[in-house]
Amino acid sequence: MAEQRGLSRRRALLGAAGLAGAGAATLASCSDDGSKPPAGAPRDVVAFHGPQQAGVSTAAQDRLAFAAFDVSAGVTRDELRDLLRIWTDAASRMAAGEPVSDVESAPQSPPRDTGEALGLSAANLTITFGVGPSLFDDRFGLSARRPAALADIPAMPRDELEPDRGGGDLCIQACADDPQVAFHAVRNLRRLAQGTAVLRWFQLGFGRTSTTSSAQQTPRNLMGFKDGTNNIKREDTKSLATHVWVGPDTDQAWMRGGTYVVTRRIRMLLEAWDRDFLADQEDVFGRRKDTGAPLGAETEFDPVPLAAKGEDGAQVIPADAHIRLAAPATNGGITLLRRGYSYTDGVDQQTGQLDAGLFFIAFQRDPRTGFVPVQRRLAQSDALNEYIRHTSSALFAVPPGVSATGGDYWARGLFA
Ligand SMILES: C=CC1=C(C)c2cc3[nH]c(cc4nc(cc5[nH]c(cc1n2)c(C)c5CCC(=O)O)C(CCC(=O)O)=C4C)c(C)c3C=C
Ligand SMILES: [Fe+2]
Repeated sequence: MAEQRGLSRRRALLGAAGLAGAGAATLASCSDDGSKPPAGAPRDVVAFHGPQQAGVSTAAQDRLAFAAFDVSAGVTRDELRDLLRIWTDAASRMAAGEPVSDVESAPQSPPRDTGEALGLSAANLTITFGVGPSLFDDRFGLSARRPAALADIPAMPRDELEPDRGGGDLCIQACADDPQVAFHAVRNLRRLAQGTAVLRWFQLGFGRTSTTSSAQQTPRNLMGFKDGTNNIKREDTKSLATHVWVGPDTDQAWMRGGTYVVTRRIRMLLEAWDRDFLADQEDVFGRRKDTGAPLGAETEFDPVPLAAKGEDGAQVIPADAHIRLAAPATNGGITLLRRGYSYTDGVDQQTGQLDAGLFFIAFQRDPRTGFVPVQRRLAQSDALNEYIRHTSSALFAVPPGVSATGGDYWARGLFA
């Protein structure tokens, strides 16, 4: 079928009624952490609308589908804005557990929703949207709107980045407790973008590697260690305000209340790791493998005894241990909200080894004073470096949340 470009085609995919905005009333009564909806609210639904986008400080779900898009050549600023309106409407519907359109499909045209999530619950789906530095070139007249914080992540020592897996004009992070629900969200947004934006890269993740709520148990990463212990929790609104949400001091008002996300695909050299002795593995992280307790402490959430020394006078937490080099206490207070996922993309055909690791995701109010200095330090001397390779990098500005009223849409302020 010849591809028709532009809004009229996407309106046809959605159906006119599908543009009306979904489930706002239902969602308005719903808790935004996906764990304790008020009585009578639909189960497994995380509120889409609100001052901040869901999928940042809301409870981390089990599955990830993360996609980056490039806007197609010749697309105008108005067409880009139309896409964001349509995406926002479709995302709000899917987050409510509804199909992308409530218009019945006609037998002689493609179904309006691809269908694989029909009958499934919303599975706490969150869909989070961001814009990359490349969107602010000369194509859309947005260059004066680029926040200083949206500066490309500089090259780091040891980087082995694959350009096709990084960067992008736009991003969609879909997280859910059902992989099919997360996949369905990205697939349908990609479909609605036909003629306006193309997929640049796509990463699936399984198994969260963080906790973002104190109600959650700490999960384990593919190296077998508890991951996410010392993360910002959503209950700690003071830390979120200080370290994650963009404040009034921003140079771009449209980003106030938003945040910035850095993604890194970090491959783990699991065959080498699995041959390493337990004591060495624990020295690499500075924590016990079984309990997650810091070395020199008793239980997982004990304070990390960075100053402790053994009888031999050596530091109990080694100088090159990951948690020493990443800790806010040794980085001038820099604190990230980590929300990453384990991934596997099968076998590396060149080596026959597993292509698996951590799809690292971190939110912060300014990457120049967040991820960048911490990663620079880790890249220089982290003991973990022997067992990992950074293979992709991307940065996106995540605008504030969308209001349920007034025809609001993702990044509306960017076009004001
Ligand atoms: C630039 C930031 C970070 C990268 C990149 C990173 C990669 C990475 N981390 C683990 C596993 C663990 N990380 C842990 C703690 C931890 N990591 C970072 C930052 C980066 N990690 C921070 C800020 C912290 C918290 C430090 C602290 O305050 O104590 C832990 C310990 C448990 C925890 O607190 O979460 C583990 C385990 C891997 C496997 C990895 C790359 C593949
Ligand atoms: Fe880490």
